[in-house]
Amino acid sequence: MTDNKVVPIRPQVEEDDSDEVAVMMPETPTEVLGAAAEDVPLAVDPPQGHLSLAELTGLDLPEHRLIVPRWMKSWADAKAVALWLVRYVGNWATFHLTRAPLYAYRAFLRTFVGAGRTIAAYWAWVWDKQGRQMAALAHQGADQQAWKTARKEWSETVRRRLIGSAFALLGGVGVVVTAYLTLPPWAVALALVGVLGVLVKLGAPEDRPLVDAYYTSKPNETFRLTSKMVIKALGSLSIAAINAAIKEDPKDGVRFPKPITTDGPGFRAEVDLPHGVTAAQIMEKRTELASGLRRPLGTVWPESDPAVHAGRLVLWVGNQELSKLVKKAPYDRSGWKADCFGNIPFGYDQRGRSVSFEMMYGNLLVGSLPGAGKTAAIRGLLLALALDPLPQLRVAEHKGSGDLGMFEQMAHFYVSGIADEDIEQTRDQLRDLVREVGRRAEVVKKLGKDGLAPDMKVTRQTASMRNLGLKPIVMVIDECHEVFGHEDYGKDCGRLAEKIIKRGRAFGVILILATQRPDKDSLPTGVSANVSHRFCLRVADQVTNDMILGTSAYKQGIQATILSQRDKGIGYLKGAFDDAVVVRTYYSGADAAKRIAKRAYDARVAAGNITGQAAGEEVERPASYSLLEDLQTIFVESERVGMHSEEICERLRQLRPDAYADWTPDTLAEALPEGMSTTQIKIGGKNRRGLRREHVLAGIGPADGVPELPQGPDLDGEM
Ligand SMILES: Nc1ncnc2c1ncn2[C@@H]1O[C@H](COP(=O)(O)OP(=O)(O)OP(=O)(O)O)[C@@H](O)[C@H]1O
Repeated sequence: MTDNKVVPIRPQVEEDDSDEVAVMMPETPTEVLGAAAEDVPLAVDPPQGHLSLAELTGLDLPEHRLIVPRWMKSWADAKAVALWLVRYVGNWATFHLTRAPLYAYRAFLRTFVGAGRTIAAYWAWVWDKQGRQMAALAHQGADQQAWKTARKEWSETVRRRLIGSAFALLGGVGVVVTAYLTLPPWAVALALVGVLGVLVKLGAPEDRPLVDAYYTSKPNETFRLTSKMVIKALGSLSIAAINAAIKEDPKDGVRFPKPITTDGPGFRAEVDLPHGVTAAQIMEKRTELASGLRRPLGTVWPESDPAVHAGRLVLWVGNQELSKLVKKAPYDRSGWKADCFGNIPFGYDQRGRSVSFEMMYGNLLVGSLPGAGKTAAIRGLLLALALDPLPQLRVAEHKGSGDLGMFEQMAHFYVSGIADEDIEQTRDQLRDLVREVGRRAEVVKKLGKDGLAPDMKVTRQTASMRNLGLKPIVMVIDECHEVFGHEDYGKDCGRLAEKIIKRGRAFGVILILATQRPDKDSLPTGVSANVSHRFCLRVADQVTNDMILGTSAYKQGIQATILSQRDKGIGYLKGAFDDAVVVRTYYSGADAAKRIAKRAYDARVAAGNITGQAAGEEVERPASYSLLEDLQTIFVESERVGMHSEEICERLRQLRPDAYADWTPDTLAEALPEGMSTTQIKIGGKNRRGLRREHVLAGIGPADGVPELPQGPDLDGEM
């Protein structure tokens, strides 16, 4: 406890019923102690292993051990231990078996060395090396008498030993021959192995054992986060207010409102920064913080807790980097089923906790530098969603790599490529979706009146009623900058996508967009500003970071710029939860993805939910007509000054029955060209939304410079 920081605190045990994001403090005597006495000083630093009596009392007492090991109390733990043992022994045996020939070769050589060393030692004994040396010394001292005595003794000894050796040799040979003739072969073999074993042992170099050392892995990390480390690291960030506070009060300049605890595979420290310093300031300096802590960058994750105050820092420091933590996607398990209206698994956080979120009432924008893991991220989401047979999938992959090719078999629409006609197809789909959103708005309005659409939203219940045509539609556009930045279709696509993003989600129509070029020209601000969910993998600069994660994200410390090339699939997810979270996406390699997609396809076939292109139907290509021209036609032909939207739809239907078959006033409002919008018009005493002739002929909206006609008498008249 030498470096433990002690502050008066009242620890709170966090309550969180979600096991996905809950951060529970371990139940240690520290908590019990803290809960009992409000202002009792409490150790902030985590105990090393179990909290010992010595730590509690401050006395130098021996550590206690658990009476019953933890694995003996839990079946799951016992199973885990048994499994580990089996794996360990299996690995150990395989390791040594593969090296057995090498061991045999080493033993063979060592037998000779051992035999040589034995003979040499024996020979030295027979020739009484010591006696000879004494005789030599006496000779050097010119003491004739002593020399004579020593020499005599030496020759006597050698003579005795030679005779003894001769007898021993004879006796030895006799014993060996008798044993060979009388003992069973196994005993002879055993004796031989024993002798060889002794020779191998005697022939071994001191620093090289016969068998190689076996390690299961890198030795366990001995890292332990302490308050001293945290204070030192914070003090190295060149933040004047922190340095001043630490200087003034080295112990309490930085306060720890809760003890540092182990939290998953790492440590969690909560810190109250000095007044005026925000957690965001620390998050901005994550790299320096990691250096101050002497930890790899990928293990250091500072977060804020704005619910408490802006100066509350939650610092989590892991045992290993997130880029080394690999977890299998839950949907890669046969039998796993999705509910597209529920939480969709996306990945896992630094602590290895799974991160899933509700996709259905939101739109997602994914952005990063090339190769950081965008396609993999959306592929994972789409795989999970596809395992629910209900949603219709539309896939526009404008990289042209076929990375999302496994969805072609079940997608209502699928295109892969960057040719103009590929982009045009995507534009047509967006048009179709805008029209579909308008139609659904009417259906949901009616359902709302019947009490079937609470919150005026499509629900699983209404989406499952086939006659309503409200099945969720998920459209993915990978490399969407190819679409929005297209010379001919870009502007139109941006406008259409914005409409879908703004209105579609409540009606079960959502977009998932991925781009490696999130600049103004390639990603219209109307799109980037209105998406609800954002996932930003590694990016190069602050501007790109904020284009994807939203204005000021960088300033708030949500900085995907700090991610390195090794951090594949790791990014900040914003919008799914109150705070942005770090996520590493689930990654299924090409084969696994194909396997999962096949399962999704089979489920869809069984549910009779293969439609559109996948069912061999022709892609619906809207006829090449212009709504504006059609509107101008009906106004010119009818010579009306103004018309309500209902009448306009009716006249449009008469003009082009196929194209406008199910158009409603909402569809019309959605589909109007940019700059045009419906306005209140009084006709026949009824005040409703509609269009005025002069606006239509000019192709502009009411606010675009054409003076409003006086409201006065209604417009129910021809010109
Ligand atoms: N979650 C992940 N875990 C492990 N590796 C991943 C993960 N996500 C992506 N990768 C690796 O990164 C590589 C690139 O991923 P991906 O193709 O998704 O990147 P991208 O951002 O879409 O690239 P581009 O911009 O060129 O289209 C993948 O081939 C894979 O090896």
